[in-house]
Amino acid sequence: MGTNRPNGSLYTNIKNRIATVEFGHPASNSFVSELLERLTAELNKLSENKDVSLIVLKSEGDRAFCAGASFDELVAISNLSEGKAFFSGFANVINAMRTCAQPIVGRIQGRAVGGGVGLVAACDYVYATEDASVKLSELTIGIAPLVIAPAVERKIGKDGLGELALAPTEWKNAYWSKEKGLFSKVYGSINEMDKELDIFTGKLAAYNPDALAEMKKVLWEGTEHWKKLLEDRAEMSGKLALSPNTKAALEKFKK
Ligand SMILES: CC(C)(COP(=O)([O-])OP(=O)([O-])OC[C@H]1O[C@@H](n2cnc3c(N)ncnc32)[C@H](O)[C@@H]1OP(=O)([O-])[O-])[C@@H](O)C(=O)NCCC(=O)NCCSC(=O)C[C@@](C)(O)CC(=O)[O-]
Repeated sequence: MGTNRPNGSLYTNIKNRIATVEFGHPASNSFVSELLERLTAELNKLSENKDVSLIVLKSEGDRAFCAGASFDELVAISNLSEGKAFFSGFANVINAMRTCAQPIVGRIQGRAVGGGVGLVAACDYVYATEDASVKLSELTIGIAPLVIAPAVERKIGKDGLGELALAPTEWKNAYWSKEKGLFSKVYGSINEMDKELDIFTGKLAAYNPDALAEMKKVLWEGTEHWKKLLEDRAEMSGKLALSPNTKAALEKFKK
């Protein structure tokens, strides 16, 4: 059973030097601002924890991994500063994943959309199931995947980013993501994935933590300018979210 809390849930369990961070939201694990803030704070805290070698990022349930930005919050944006603040939540999470001292392994049990694809792309290694299709739906709601674009592009290149972003109604299956480099491994079921993930993370967490931390830095070399870049993108997305197109597209989600 997933959480029914409107602001979502976030739990961390630390065992054998592996921190497993699980987020959840009743609306298909979408992100409201508060949950984005909590995830950012948690990753920043874990980054300082010398007893943690590795982070596993997962979400609740056996359906969608993440539905991206909360439509309820998107539709409520009424000015530029609210828009920038909301999308900065995604910028901050991606920057926290990028700068976090430990490698992050993603556990993707189902579909990921919009900002959810950004989170997957910001993981350092990704375990997924065959149900983990991805889609960048942003154009259909009058915005664009601007904040998450650098993370997605870093994994699958500009062409892959274009293939996703310019076909916003098209799901790409898990094998497409594997071929492009978004996923590292794909399994037929959640059980199978979890079994292999346990073995993989157990081995990884036993290696020299300093070596893992140095490798993490190397993997993200060249992204030092992302703090400002993603903040600028958050402002651009915030501006787009004010457009009549977005308001009209999201009207049906108004509660
Ligand atoms: C995720 C699946 C595949 C699950 O598909 P499913 O498992 O079949 O579930 P569902 O579609 O029945 O959804 C379950 C419930 O979650 C709700 N729901 C679903 N998504 C959201 C959402 N985002 N915000 C708020 N509510 C959402 C949905 O409306 C429904 O509510 P109910 O009818 O039960 O009351 C499907 O629900 C889906 O495709 N959702 C649309 C997700 C989407 O388009 N997200 C894009 C968000 S925009 C974004 O992230 C912008 C960003 C950050 O990238 C911008 C940038 O980078 O600059």
